Amino acid sequence: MSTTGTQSREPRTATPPTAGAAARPGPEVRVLEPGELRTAHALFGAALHAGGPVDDDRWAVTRLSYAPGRTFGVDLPAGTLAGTATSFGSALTVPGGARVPMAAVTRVGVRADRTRRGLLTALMREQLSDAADRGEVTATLRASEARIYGRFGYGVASRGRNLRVTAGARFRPGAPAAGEVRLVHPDEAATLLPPIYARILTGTTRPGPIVRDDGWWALTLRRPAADAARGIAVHTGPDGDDGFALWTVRQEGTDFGENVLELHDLHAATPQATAGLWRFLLGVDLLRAVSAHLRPWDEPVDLLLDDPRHCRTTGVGDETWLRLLDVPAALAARTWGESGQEPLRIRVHDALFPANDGVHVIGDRAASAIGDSDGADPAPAGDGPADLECDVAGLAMAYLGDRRPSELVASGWWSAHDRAAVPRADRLFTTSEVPWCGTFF
Ligand SMILES: CC(=O)SCCNC(=O)CCNC(=O)[C@H](O)C(C)(C)COP(=O)(O)OP(=O)(O)OC[C@H]1O[C@@H](n2cnc3c(N)ncnc32)[C@H](O)[C@@H]1OP(=O)(O)O
Repeated sequence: MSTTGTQSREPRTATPPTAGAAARPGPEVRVLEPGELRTAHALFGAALHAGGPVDDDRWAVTRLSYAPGRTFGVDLPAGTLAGTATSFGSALTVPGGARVPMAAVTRVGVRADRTRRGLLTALMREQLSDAADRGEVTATLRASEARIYGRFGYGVASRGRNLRVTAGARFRPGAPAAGEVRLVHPDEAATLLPPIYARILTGTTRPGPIVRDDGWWALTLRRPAADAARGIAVHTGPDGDDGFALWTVRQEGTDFGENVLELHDLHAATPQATAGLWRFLLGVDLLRAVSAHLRPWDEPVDLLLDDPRHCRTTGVGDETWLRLLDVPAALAARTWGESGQEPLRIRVHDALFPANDGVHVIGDRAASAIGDSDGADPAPAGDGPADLECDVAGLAMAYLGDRRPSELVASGWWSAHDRAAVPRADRLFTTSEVPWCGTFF
């Protein structure tokens, strides 16, 4: 249990640009009308080299994933769209299992002939302010490049590993073997998978998973092109359907059997369902391997196998980029490890949201003198000395438990004014499960 405190609370609105920037006329950001979303989508597709305009069938589904009133645009003087960014409302699971409102940021793009003129900066500022005004405590995204979003206060808060597992690899005799797996058609999956995912989300204690909205599911299961070479399987355990996997197959050679099953989505409520789904996938005929992108560090695929070397980690990568919009609310929402005798005082810098800027206090029940033990009415911490100091992106890197404060101090992301506070911070921020989201958007 924890208590958190913070100094003065101010309205959670992004600060205006710096004096120098304010002197220049900044790009004007506006909310796009529904009739403009297709153009915005084509702009994003072109910026990402992922194709431009989509056909009518595809747009009929894709438009469902644009949440009303949440797509921003910047125009050229002639009125042509030059940049865009959107988001949908979701919720992020934080350590301890609570979920906080979250903006799921996606489809950010600026026309190639208008980059490096501050369009993204204007879009991000507007989008973050809008999300904060909606009461969203966090924003998260997946970054196309690692150098884009740190300047807006985003930090990497979960990572994953890429796997390549030899098809047909034998399972250890002791590996879980209960339950049944069945193939399902995409139409059936559209009804089956959302409630299974919701059930898994409700039961999870892992930090990082998010709520998937209807638009996300529509885009995943209903777009026409996605039907090609697609497989979907559901696992059933003693309490009913408790896991699913979704994949495509690509050819790696010219002969039968030279195929790789690319796993796109696998969520399971129990270790038995995880093992059952992997057992099924690795047993599919005419495959060389199963490959998977950004799976959780602690998914025990190698531990299930008779020969663990059949499971190779082929890469690691950043998954969740997290922006804490309301630091006091975020700190109050998660649980903490034991601090020992003393609470921890962290000075956080946030150039965009002044209400986050200041000293925040994190303690456990033993430190109740710092504030209300439910965290409902934390005592102000004042502007006194801090044990540790970081910017809001650095805080995000530790918030879900991905990085230990000691790693962040050692690498210069955080500063330690009191060395003894570093192991205390490690104990406080630690989580029992590795953070991982598992939803791409
Ligand atoms: C969540 C998602 O959707 S991820 C997908 C993001 N989109 C893409 O990758 C598509 C291709 N890229 C683009 O569309 C654009 O280049 C964007 C959106 C990444 C950047 O847009 P821009 O309008 O050029 O950004 P802007 O001019 O506001 O740049 C702000 C600062 O970030 C820097 N920056 C912007 N993009 C990059 C980059 N890709 N790499 C390094 N630095 C960058 C700029 O140099 C600038 O720095 P400065 O303030 O020190 O001068």
